[in-house]
Amino acid sequence: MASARGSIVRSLRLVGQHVQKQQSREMSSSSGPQRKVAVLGAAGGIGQPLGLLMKLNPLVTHLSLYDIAGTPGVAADISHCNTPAEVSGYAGDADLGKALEGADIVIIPAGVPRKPGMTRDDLFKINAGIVKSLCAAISQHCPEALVAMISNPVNSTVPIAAEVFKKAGTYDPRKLFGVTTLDVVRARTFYAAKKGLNVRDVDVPVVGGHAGITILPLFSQATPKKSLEGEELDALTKRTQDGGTEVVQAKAGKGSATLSMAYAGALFAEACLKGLNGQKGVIECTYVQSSIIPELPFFSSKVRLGPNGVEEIMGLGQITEYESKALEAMKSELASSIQKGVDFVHQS
Ligand SMILES: NC(=O)C1=CN([C@@H]2O[C@H](COP(=O)(O)OP(=O)(O)OC[C@H]3O[C@@H](n4cnc5c(N)ncnc54)[C@H](O)[C@@H]3O)[C@@H](O)[C@H]2O)C=CC1
Ligand SMILES: O=C([O-])CC(=O)C(=O)O
Repeated sequence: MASARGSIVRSLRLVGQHVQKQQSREMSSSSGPQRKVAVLGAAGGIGQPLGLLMKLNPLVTHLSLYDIAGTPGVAADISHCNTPAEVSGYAGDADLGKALEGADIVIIPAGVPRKPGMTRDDLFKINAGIVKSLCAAISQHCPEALVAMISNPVNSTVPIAAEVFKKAGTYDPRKLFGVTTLDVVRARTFYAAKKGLNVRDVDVPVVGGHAGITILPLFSQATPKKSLEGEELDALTKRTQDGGTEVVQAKAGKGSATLSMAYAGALFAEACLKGLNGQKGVIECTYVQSSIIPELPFFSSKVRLGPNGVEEIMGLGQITEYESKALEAMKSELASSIQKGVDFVHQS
């Protein structure tokens, strides 16, 4: 009895803490800047949980959910959550302009996902056209927005976006990002589990691109630092590179990572919002126009985010011989994926 009462008291205390946190979040949201976040592909496997997570984010004041169909239902559903962000749903081409108007950040998880046996590049045929038309609309309706690209193959869809923006005269390389946060999320999770660390304390930079060997976790720079070498290092590197395929196979034809991607996308969008709002010291790994590897015009590395998007692209730091070899090995694949994206815009 006494212990039952104790647990009820503990539960009530937790509810009280939750309400207090919610109130302080609402206060910070009503006193902070107005921020509109648009999600394109919002009725999909990633789009729905990502929309929900953005609705819970106190830095978001307006959430705009766009898809070719199904978004009014998703928006109605999410809008009932008692957090301050206003929610609107838009479906179909005719509504795309309204969905984008005034957006500070546009997150794009629109497009088809992989099935077992496919590579991310196999999605190019369909997703390249989708991304191209959405980016044309962005240059028309919210040319100043930060654009966070989730649609695969990210190694090519980001160069596609850049070329579309260049053609429209709206390209600002500081504002275009390939979302590679899921690679970081996975590297942190796998490293923490292997080394018996609290995952909340762990960080692992991941550089390169977002497909197979182009994903390079820099475990030599992981914190807290633990020894990792030989077969153990190989296995953890490979598991991070193949994390997407692990989920595709487990889902057995029902798509690819959606929930962990929504989580990762929400982390990245929050970092962008903090940067926009002038918070200092916001650093994320992301795939951006970069000159740190001269032959790779787009490359993921740590970048510092600020009010205009990318404020600083950080170098690779000290890398090991193992990592340097892996970097060499990815170069030709990443360079040709980038070129494929560029060519698509100029040839279509
Ligand atoms: N960057 C990353 O780390 C990750 C990327 N992805 C990629 O994200 C993309 C989406 O994956 P899921 O959400 O699982 O797919 P999904 O098929 O569940 O959802 C995609 C949504 O996009 C919508 N869509 C299609 N054409 C559109 C257009 N022109 N405008 C607006 N919306 C449009 C569809 O109606 C659908 O609701 C895939 O390309 C997938 O490979 C997935 C996981 C991780
Ligand atoms: O593997 C896929 O197709 C989806 C993806 O990009 C990931 O989960 O990292």
